[in-house]
Amino acid sequence: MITMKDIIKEGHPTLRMVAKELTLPISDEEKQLGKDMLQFLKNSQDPEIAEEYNLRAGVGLAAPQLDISKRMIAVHIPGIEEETDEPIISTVMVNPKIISHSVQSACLTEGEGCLSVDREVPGYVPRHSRITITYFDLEGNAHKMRLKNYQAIVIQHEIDHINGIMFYDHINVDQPFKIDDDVKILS
Ligand SMILES: Cc1nc(NNC(=O)[C@H](CC2CCCC2)CN(O)CO)c(F)c(N2CCN3CCOC[C@@H]3C2)n1
Ligand code: NI
Repeated sequence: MITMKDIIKEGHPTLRMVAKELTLPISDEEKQLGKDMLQFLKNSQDPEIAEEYNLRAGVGLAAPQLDISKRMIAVHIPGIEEETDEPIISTVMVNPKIISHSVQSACLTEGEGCLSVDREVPGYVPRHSRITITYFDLEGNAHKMRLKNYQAIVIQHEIDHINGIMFYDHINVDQPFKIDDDVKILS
């Protein structure tokens, strides 16, 4: 089971590396890693389990954060309507790639945080508001997905990690909350 002690923190060189593509078909070990990453996100969103194991809540996780420099990410974004309980997106992406994106940018009202960053870094993190990605799932099936707004932001944060980019790299140093007026602020 993945817990916070497995997550490396800023300053660790692996977080600044460009991770390697996985060779398909992925190994059983790599498949298990993906499953463990997704399970961590589910556990971190369960109040009892998160409390029990002292997990910080997460909706995304990238393999480099576990000191594994491979292009694999997991995302688990729950549905808004509690009764449906269907997550909006819950999957592991192998070799994810942004193949196109909107000109328009968007950012989260509350800025961003990171499980590998044990401090608040205030400021808007401008990202593409819409992206089209391709990726392989753990069974090796190819996927193409269009994402917008919140989901697009989460995926971009994770893909940044496999490229050695941290969310605060995007924050305007002089004026952290300055953004162009055509940037959509998502609440
Ligand atoms: C936005 C948010 N970021 C949370 N944490 N940070 C993360 O996920 C980091 C990645 C996110 C930071 C901004 C974009 C991607 C992890 N990152 O470092 C991986 O690279 C949350 F936990 C969270 N939610 C909303 C949904 N809620 C459902 C019920 O359970 C609690 C959960 C809390 N929303
Ligand atoms: Ni992060």
